[in-house]
Amino acid sequence: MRITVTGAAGQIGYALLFRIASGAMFGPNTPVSLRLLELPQALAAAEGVAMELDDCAFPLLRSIDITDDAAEAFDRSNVALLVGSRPRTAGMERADLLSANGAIFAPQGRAINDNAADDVRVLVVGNPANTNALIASAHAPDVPDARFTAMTRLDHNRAVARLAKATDSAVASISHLTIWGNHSSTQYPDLSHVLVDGDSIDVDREWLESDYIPAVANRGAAIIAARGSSSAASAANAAVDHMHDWVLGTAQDDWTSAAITSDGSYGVPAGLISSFPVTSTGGDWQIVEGLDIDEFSRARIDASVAELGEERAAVEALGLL
Ligand SMILES: NC(=O)C1=CN([C@@H]2O[C@H](COP(=O)(O)OP(=O)(O)OC[C@H]3O[C@@H](n4cnc5c(N)ncnc54)[C@H](O)[C@@H]3O)[C@@H](O)[C@H]2O)C=CC1
Ligand SMILES: O=C([O-])CC(=O)C(=O)O
Repeated sequence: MRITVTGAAGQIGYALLFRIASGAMFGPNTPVSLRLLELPQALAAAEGVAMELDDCAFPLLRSIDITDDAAEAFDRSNVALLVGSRPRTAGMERADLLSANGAIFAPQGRAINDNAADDVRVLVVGNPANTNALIASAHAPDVPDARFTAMTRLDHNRAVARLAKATDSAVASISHLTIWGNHSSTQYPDLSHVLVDGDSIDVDREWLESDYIPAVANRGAAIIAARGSSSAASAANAAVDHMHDWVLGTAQDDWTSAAITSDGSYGVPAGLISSFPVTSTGGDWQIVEGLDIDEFSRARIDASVAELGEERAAVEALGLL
């Protein structure tokens, strides 16, 4: 498996590369070759990470290549993990952020289009993840839209863990939870179909609205406040989970959450990259269809999807689509 990681010398890269090389992403029987794409000024740091990877003597790790050239980095890639991005800094307007990221994700989309393997699967982690994925996909016309995804698995895992605590149950006993919409504070963690140990639960509306939903949606900010920098190990873990389930399949009798290109399901405009309840079989994500969406959920989904629509309009206006 040829795996390209962008932003490889960053915080998430440092947590992610060792998990991939150890076999956590694709299992103990799949050798991996890593390609690290970095900015010129971070190539030396990437070399240092590669030295440490060597020093782990991972049996599955076949090679490590480091480059600042996207065409080289995505050459015959089966998996592209787009982590490096331009974070929002104080005083930056959304248009500035989207434009700075357009300058990263448009060329990377083209480089994937022109160089990656036919089966390439792309996960965008760098924020704003959904819209960065949309930009990359738009610049890769020969790669099916279904191969471009954005990460909401960290939100999903956060939501599962918080519900497990709230219900005093084991993480493994929670199933059928969904993150809808954008990987932003408008995301909607939906408990309406959740089962705990196979049983549906009564959810207190006041707790849901004033505690649970805001806590999950703002967990990234809480981690930044506590740690002084953003979630890295948990983000890397979520990327491992996302790619593992996409390629090897989701657990039976459950679903997970991933941001994938909408086919119009659940009233999400076709073409937006939005989080849905999904399963994966045969290496393809499928949206779980036919769930009842009550009025409360409808309003929350619509609000997050409206934000995605605004981001799409903004990048269209910037000529990035
Ligand atoms: N979707 C999600 O759930 C989450 C997303 N994130 C996002 O992930 C991104 C990365 O986070 P960290 O690793 O903590 O940031 P970081 O700042 O530690 O590392 C980013 C790395 O990307 C590199 N980079 C920037 N532009 C690049 C380009 N054009 N090509 C290649 N490399 C490039 C930088 O040199 C840097 O080494 C951020 O946008 C962050 O907001 C973080 C946590 C969760
Ligand atoms: O909030 C941030 O900047 C990082 C992020 O995406 C998260 O932790 O969910």
